[in-house]
Amino acid sequence: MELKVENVSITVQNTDIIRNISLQVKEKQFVGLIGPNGCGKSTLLKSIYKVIKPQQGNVFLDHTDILKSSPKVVARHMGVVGQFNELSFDFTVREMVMMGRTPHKKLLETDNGRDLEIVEQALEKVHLTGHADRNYISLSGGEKQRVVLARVLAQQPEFLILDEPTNHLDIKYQLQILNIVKSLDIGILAALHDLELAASYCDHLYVVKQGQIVVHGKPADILTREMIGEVFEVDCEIYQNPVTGGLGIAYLSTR
Ligand SMILES: Nc1ncnc2c1ncn2[C@@H]1O[C@H](COP(=O)(O)OP(=O)(O)OP(=O)(O)O)[C@@H](O)[C@H]1O
Repeated sequence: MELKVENVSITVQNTDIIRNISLQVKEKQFVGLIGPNGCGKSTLLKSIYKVIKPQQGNVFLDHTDILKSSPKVVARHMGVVGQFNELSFDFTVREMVMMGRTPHKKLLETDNGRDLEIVEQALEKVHLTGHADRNYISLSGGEKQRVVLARVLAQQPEFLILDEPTNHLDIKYQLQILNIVKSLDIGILAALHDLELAASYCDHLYVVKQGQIVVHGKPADILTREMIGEVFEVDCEIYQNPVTGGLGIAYLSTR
């Protein structure tokens, strides 16, 4: 599925947070949204997954007008891994992951064998089978993040929104979560802080500063010393990693 965001503007409490942003995620593309703290990445993503209503603009997922569709219709196509995963009610890990099946069910329809199978597979994929009967709120931050990913996998989405999906995760699970979502081979729009990881996983990057896209393109074309200096206020050198051949960033000093 293809995502098109057209001229979206968001004002919160008389402050312009997002200013006329347009972007596109083509079929099966992994697109990253990068930018400093507070530049508006989460706010933009929230407008795409319907938590915030933009004052202006359109969001289309193929031909579905996201802003005019019900949350349930959107959830049949779009999965979301957000930044904060706190819950005030306690559920077991398995119950949490089963919630991913809800958009595909009719009112009061019970879970069937197929749903259980999908849930078990999702738990296995994130290495949490052994935690299935634990209470969600007893888990560590990283384990919670993986439960949320398993819930999204159980949802079987055709498009994914990720807001800092590797928050709380140690390096093994950072790589694992990115590998899992990449292997789904669906369109992904992800806010990421780690620029080297963004370079190695994303097909295309949009750079956000003060609510606007300042540049976009292939990671190797836009992750330059000049851009990082200007947008992130950090001096650095870009090099080719001699081991991986990928893009490396040596951070030197803050401005
Ligand atoms: N409900 C709100 N009321 C007032 N200001 C808000 C509200 N929500 C967001 N903001 C402000 O909007 C700006 C953008 O916030 P947002 O969370 O979108 O940034 P971000 O790029 O995701 O940041 P980070 O990298 O720190 O997660 C911030 O200055 C934030 O304080």
